[in-house]
Amino acid sequence: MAKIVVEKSQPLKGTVRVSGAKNSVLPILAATLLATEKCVLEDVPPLRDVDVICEVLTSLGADVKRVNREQIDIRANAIDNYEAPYELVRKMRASFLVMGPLLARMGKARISMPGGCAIGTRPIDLHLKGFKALGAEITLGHGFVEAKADKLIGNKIYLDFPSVGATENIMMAAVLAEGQTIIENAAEEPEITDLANYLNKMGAQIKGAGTDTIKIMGVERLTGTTHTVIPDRIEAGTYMVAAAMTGGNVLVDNVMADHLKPVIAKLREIDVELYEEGNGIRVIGPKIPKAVDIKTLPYPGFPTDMQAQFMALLSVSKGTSVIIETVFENRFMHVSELKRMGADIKIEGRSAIIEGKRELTGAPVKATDLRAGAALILAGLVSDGITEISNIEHIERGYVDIEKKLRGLGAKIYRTDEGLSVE
Ligand SMILES: CC(=O)N[C@H]1[C@@H](OP(=O)(O)OP(=O)(O)OC[C@H]2O[C@@H](n3ccc(=O)[nH]c3=O)[C@H](O)[C@@H]2O)O[C@H](CO)[C@@H](O)[C@@H]1O
Ligand SMILES: C=C(OP(=O)(O)O)C(=O)O
Repeated sequence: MAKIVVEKSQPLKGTVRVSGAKNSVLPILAATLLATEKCVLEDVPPLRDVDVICEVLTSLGADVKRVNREQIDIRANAIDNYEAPYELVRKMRASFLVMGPLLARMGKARISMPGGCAIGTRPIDLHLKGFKALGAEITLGHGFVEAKADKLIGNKIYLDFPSVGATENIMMAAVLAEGQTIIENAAEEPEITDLANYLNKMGAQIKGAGTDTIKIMGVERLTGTTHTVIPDRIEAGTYMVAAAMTGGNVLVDNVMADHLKPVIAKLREIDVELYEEGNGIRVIGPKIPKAVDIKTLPYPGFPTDMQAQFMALLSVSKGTSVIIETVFENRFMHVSELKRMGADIKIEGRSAIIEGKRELTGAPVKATDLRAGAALILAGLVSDGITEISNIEHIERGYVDIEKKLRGLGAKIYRTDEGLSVE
C-alpha cells in the first residue's frame, strides 16, 4: 500500500481550491433513491467514500453514471433490492444513510449494522428511534437491522443528542410519510441544510433545516433534480491550518466563510490573519502561533472533524493548550502518533493537554482515521526531516488529491506510488 511522505516545507503560498463536501454528498447520494427520475450531482468530490456509496446504490439497482470527475448522474427508477450488505457497510459507516430513503420508497430496508470505528462506538439508536416513531417495525439480528412499514406516518421526534446522521436519515424517511414530522434537537450542520435544500428541489416540503427544529410535511412523490454540492468546510479548515502552521500566505478558494465561524475564530485567537477575498479566505500565518483552548461541540460549535488538525497546530504553538473532545468518546488516536513526532501531549479523560514546542521531528507514523491522517501530514510540514505516513486509505476517504493540492502551495510531499520524490 502506498504511503505519503512529507518533508519540512517552506511557508505555503498560492491558491488551493476546496472540493465539494464529503459529508454533504454522501447523504445526498443516498437521497437520490427517493426519486424515479434522473438526478444530476455536480462538484462531487472524487473520493473513496463516494465510490463506496455509489457501489451501495448500484447494488440496490440504481443506475449510477460518472459523467466526469466531478459529476454523477443517478437514476433510481428501477431499484429492486432493499438490502445493503456487510461488505459495503463495513467499508463506510455512512452507507447506513440509505435506510431512511429505502424505507420511504420501498417500505422496507435491511442494512448491515455499522460497527464502531477508531473514533468511537458510534451507535445508531437515534436513527432507529426516529424510524420507530414514524411507524416502522425494527428487527435486529445476525448483524443486520431490518425496518418495515406499510405506511410511514409523520410524528414528533426528540433526539437525545443532535446526531448528524440520525437527523439526515429521519429527514429522508419523513419526506414521503403521511402528514407532518417534527425533529426536535436536530443537528444544525451546514450539510443538513444542503441535504434539505436538495430534497426541497426534488419537491419535498422541509422547513427549519439549519435550526434545532425541522418540520417536514410529507409529499406523494419526489422528482429528479440537479444540485451542486456545497464546499467542504473541513477540507477548507485543514488547508487553513496548513497555511497557519507554516507561517504561509494562502488563498483557500471555494469556501463558505459562514460555515467556518468557529474555526476562523480559533485561528484568530492563535494570531492567524484571515480576510475574505471573493469566494475564498486568505490565511496569513503568524511567526509563532499562540496556544488556545478548544472544546468540540455540535454545530455551530467547534467541529470534532477539525480537532486533530488543530492538535497538530497547537503542538508547535507557544504555551499550553487544552482540547476537550465532547462529541466522540475516543477521538484521540492521533495523540500517540503525534507524540512519536516529538509532540508533548497528555490525555486526561476527554481532555488533551498540549505543551507547545518549537519543532517536531519527522518519523514513520500511521493514519488511524481520516482526520488523524490529515493531522500527521500537517505535522510533517513543520517537522525536521522526513515523515512517512502509512494507512493512507483513511486519508483517501475524505481528501481529494491532498498531496497534489499541498504541492501546488509549495509543500514537499508525495505519494510513494507517484514516482516522485520530495526534491
Ligand atoms: C458522514 C458524516 O456526515 N460524518 C460526520 C457525522 O457523523 P455521524 O452522523 O456518524 O455523527 P453523529 O452526529 O451521529 O454522532 C455524534 C455523536 O452522537 C452519537 N450517536 C449518534 C447516533 C446515534 O444513533 N446514537 C448516538 O449516540 C455518536 O456516537 C457520537 O458520539 O457527524 C460527525 C459529528 O459532527 C462528524 O464527525 C462526521 O464526519
Ligand atoms: C468522522 C468522519 O467521517 P465518517 O463519519 O464518515 O467516519 C470525518 O469526516 O472526519
